[in-house]
Amino acid sequence: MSLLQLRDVSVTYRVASGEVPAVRGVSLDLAAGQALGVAGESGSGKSTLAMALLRLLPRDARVTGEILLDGEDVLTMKWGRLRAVRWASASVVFQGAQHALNPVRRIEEQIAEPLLVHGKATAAQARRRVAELLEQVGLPAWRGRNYPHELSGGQRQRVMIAMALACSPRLIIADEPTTALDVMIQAQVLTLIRSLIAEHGISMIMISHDLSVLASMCDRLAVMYAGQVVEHGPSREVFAGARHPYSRALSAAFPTVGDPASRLAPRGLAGDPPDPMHLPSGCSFHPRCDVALPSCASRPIELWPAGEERRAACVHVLPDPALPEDLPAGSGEVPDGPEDLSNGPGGRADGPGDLSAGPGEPPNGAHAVPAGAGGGGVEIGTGTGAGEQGADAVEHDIPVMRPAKEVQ
Ligand SMILES: Nc1ncnc2c1ncn2[C@@H]1O[C@H](COP(=O)(O)OP(=O)(O)OP(=O)(O)O)[C@@H](O)[C@H]1O
Repeated sequence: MSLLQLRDVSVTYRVASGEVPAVRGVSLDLAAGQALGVAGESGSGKSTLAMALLRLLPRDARVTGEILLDGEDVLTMKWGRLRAVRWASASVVFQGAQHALNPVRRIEEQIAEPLLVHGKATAAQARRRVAELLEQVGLPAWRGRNYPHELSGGQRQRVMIAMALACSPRLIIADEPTTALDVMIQAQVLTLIRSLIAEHGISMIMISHDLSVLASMCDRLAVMYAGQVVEHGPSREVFAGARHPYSRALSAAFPTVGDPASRLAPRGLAGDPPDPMHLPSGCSFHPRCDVALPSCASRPIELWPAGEERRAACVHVLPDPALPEDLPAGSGEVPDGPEDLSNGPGGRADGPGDLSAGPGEPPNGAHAVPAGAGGGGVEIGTGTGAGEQGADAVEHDIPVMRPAKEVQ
């Protein structure tokens, strides 16, 4: 069984002017020991999704769907159970450690706290474990006596990683763990994370806007656009042979690790991501898409098989993407066909056979329901019942998992 299963997860923020659908109908699986990278531009919903996994979102966020951690739904867990799961089963490395660490407490106290609160160690055992953890992340034990401001950004991020490892969790959620660091230090911290999760057999979800970093760190990639996953599959295939035009643009925007030539011609993506409160009709990406068909403006599309272990939400993965309205009058020709998407190694090569594994009937015209609509999930963050999400983040009887964004 998968360690983590997301089923139709949606997150909506309530704001004065209405509702912000930040995450829409995300379904993903993570196997034990596997690393999943979640990529997307700023505002695509990556951090919201990551924080939803442990109910770390503010009170104005409503989460629906299912988040099954070892088969148990995080969204319906009672507070006591959720408290046990945080740090011990799954922990978070936030971006910008200087904001996530408590500035007035010594490093050693902060690393020891989850161990003590979860009853995993006595005070003496915790001291030894802290020294061991500091060593594992490449810091001398005496650094434990320091306060956060006495460490560099890279050292603070190492401390965050030590904290995340303290209770030997099965899952680490790393939200842009190196964004605030300079390039050299980024590489060191990424190498450290990679070796630690491999050594301890820990699963990871890593969030980043940088597809090339994720491709080098993770087994699988999920690409998000406007709150939805638009493509997922094995890292190398998604990075080097994206099937969705947005994933393709995102991978082209970053140089390939180990390929100096790609640094010379990074390509950006024209236009801005949509405002989640005013999403375009049809495929959310169609206004920026250079291979959009006329019907894309009115045809929402869900993820379809786009290879053996890959799915993409684009009409061009369908065997016959065009609707009658896409055909020039009087011709049977399909304009802007699949060839337009095939300039990568994974181009549009798979035929209709790939669709046989797909859900329901394929296609053309399968006016897929926008994922995330409805979803019969559990409302979180209303201040009642088990899911008091906003309150979760401010309870102080355990070390607070503090998203940097909340305190900036
Ligand atoms: N507390 C909030 N209240 C209202 N809207 C929010 C809140 N937090 C995030 N949003 C909105 O939700 C959407 C997704 O934001 P999110 O931070 O999850 O994206 P992201 O992909 O992680 O971006 P970044 O890489 O910049 O962190 C954005 O439109 C954002 O403005």
